[in-house]
Order: sequence, then structure tokens, then C-alpha cells
Amino acid sequence: MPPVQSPEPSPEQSPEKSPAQGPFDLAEGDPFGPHTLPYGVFSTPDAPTRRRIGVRFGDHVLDLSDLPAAVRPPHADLLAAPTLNPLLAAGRTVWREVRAAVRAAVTEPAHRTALTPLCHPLADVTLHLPFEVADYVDFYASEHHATNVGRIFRPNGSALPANWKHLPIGYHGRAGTIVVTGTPVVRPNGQRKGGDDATPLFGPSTRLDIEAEVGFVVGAPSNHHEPVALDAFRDHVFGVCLLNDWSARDIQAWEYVPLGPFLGKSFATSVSAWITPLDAFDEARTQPPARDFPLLPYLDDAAAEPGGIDLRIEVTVNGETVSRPPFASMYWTAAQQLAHMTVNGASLRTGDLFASGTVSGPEPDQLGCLLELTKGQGPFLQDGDEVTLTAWAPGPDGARIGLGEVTGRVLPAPALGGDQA
Ligand SMILES: O=C(O)/C=C/C(=O)CC(=O)CC(=O)O
Ligand SMILES: [Ca+2]
Ligand SMILES: [Mg+2]
Repeated sequence: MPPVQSPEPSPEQSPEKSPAQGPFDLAEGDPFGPHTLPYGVFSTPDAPTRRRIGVRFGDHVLDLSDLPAAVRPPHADLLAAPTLNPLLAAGRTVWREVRAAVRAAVTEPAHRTALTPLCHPLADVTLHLPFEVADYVDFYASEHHATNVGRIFRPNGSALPANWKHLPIGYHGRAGTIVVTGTPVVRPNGQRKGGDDATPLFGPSTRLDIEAEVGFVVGAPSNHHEPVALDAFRDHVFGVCLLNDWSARDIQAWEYVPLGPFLGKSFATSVSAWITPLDAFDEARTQPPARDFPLLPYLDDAAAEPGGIDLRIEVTVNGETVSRPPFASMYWTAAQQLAHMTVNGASLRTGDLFASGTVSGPEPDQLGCLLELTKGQGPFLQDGDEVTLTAWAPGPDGARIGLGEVTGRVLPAPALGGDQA
């Protein structure tokens, strides 16, 4: 695939910083300033089994697990856990109180002496999957992606299915194979049958792909039989992460009729280590595209607060930028996806994760997977390839809200056993 033209500086490349400065002296434009404050879970080499909650500030992690009394936030017990789940479960009022207290701690110069020993350079810590994933759903919400993929997978049918503009299509994925950024991704073995194959073949996928997506993390649960309305979205959804829905296109193309993706996607899904609270995106809200059909009342967001988010994603393969998918172009919003997911009375659990679907914009350098970028022809991923997604959103007063990164390197498929070879 051709590299993207006219590169802009990656938000991950923090501007130059002099070594004499401390963890709280951020360079101008650092995307992890006081308006971002994403939560993660880390450990340090001296205590590798002690997982602690931290917040990212610049290129450091501030340990929140045992803050000194002068800056101890309300609900500090929730921050002493080894995962974010207790904080997620606590609900929006608590999320806001904790975030306000953390912001006050990192911005008040009088606290710096006390907090500096609790700051670890990112390079010195191990980042872990920050929450225990409950259920996992993946949507299909980009009109551009759905149209492009529809043409490739179903050249004789209409690109968009008849239901596409009436409901956000999704499928249930595999929560147990969600992995944190940096985890290697092993090429899956599986069954495939191309148009020229007389019978199905078995072996390593030859069409391994990525999907650049945004994940939404559910905090507060809901009750069974009680749908979550559009305007209750922010009572339930805690925050946002980056997500790569690794996809074996050959396995997927053969297996997906009629129930949708299965083994072609369930071998691994990577997420970023940082969960950014929704409140960080207040300045980045956008109106979704105009609706082409009237929506049923439970999905009709015409009078709702703008449901889109202006996240600018960048996809690199082996360090070379291949795409810049714009999340603001998504047809269906996360609030509509949540309303649809629960309209039948299905309940939410703390730690549920739902992904936006591949983010593809209208332009050729805005496509969120290699299938689209190469018009179905490949090349797809080779063993050893490393794929990284980064993103940022506009914040207050020209600040950037960084989402960190989700990265993974492809490892060779396991050797086939006697029954499989
Ligand atoms: O059009 C299809 O048959 C399937 C497309 C997908 O790859 C499903 C998917 O993961 C949805 C998405 O990421 O948008
Ligand atoms: Ca997907
Ligand atoms: Mg996947």
C-alpha cells in the first residue's frame, strides 16, 4: 500500500524536553496533559506481580494506588485495586470526583515534591490489560468501510445490506482473547476455501489483516430487561480506548455465512493500555453524518447531544504511515450502539467492551484495514510485521487529547499437528 502523503507529526512524538525537567514539566502540546488523564494498570520491575492503577501524565505514570494524605482523592479505596473494574462499577458521579481530584493533584505545584517519587517513567513500567473484560461486541458502523468490504466480499450483491441504515450491525466476539498493546499476535491456523479451491484447505491464514477501531468501556452495569436509552449513555460508559480487531480474511470469507465473523477474528483483539474518560472529549464532540432514513425512536439522535467524536487515528505498519482514519465520519454513534445492544433487555456488565467497527473515511488514505487499502488484493501482513494505531482528539484551548497507542507484532503460526497437517 502506498504511504500516506503529507505526513503531520505524530502526537506520540512528544516535543523535545530537557532532561533537567521533572515529571510535571510537560512540553507545550504534550497530548497527555491535565485535560487527558487516562487510567491504566502497571507494574514495576522491583514488584512485577503488584499491579497498580496509575494515570498517565506526559511520559510518566503517576501511581494512584496509595497517594499521600494531602492529595488522597475521594474513593481512594477504588484506586487500590489491581484492575480498573471497581472504579468502573462506581458510576459517573464517582468518576467525576476522582478525575477532578487527580487533576487538582497534578496541577497544584505545592504537591509536586510529594508526588514526584510516585511518578515512574513509562519506559520503566510494564503496562497490563487495565480492566477485566466482561462481554465483547464489535460493530460495523463506518458506511465507507461497510460499502468497500461489501463490494469485495459480495461483488454480486448490493454493497450495504438492506438493514444497514436502520440498525447498527454488530456481532459478539471473544472477550477472553482481548490483549493489551505490545502482546505479540500469533498468525491463526484455520479453514479456508478460495474460489479456485476444490475443497477446503487448512493452515496458516494467508490474508492476515488489521482493523483500526475505537473501543468503549462500560462502567456502570444495567438491569436485565431495562434498555439503556440514548441519553443514558454517559451514565454507563466510562471511557475510550484504541482497538485493533485483527482479522484473517481468508478464514472469515469462508466461515461467515450466515452467522457472521467467528474464528477469523476471535484469535486476538488488541487494546491500548490507557482508558481515557469520556469527559476528556467534551470539546471533540461532533454531529454524525446526516441520516439517510428516519430512525426508530430508540435510535433517533436528532435531538440528542452530538454523538460523534473527532478522533484522528493514524495507522503505521513497520513505522510507515499507511492511513489516517477519521472517527468523526462514523455513521452510527457509540450511544446508538449501546441503545441498540440493550433494546431487547440485554443487560450490561462492568467491563463490557464494545468496538466501533473499522474506521474508514471517504478518502483513499483514510481506510482502516489492508483489505480496503489494497482493494482486496493484498499484500496482507507478513510474519514479523508490526502494526501500531495512535490517535488524538482536539481538547480545550488548542490542547490535544492523546489516546496512546495499540501495537502488536505478528508471530508465525504454530506448526500443524498430525491431525491437522
Ligand atoms: O462485510 C462483512 O461481511 C464483514 C465485515 C467485517 O470485517 C466485520 C467487522 O469486524 C466489522 C467492522 O469492523 O466494521
Ligand atoms: Ca471489526
Ligand atoms: Mg479480533
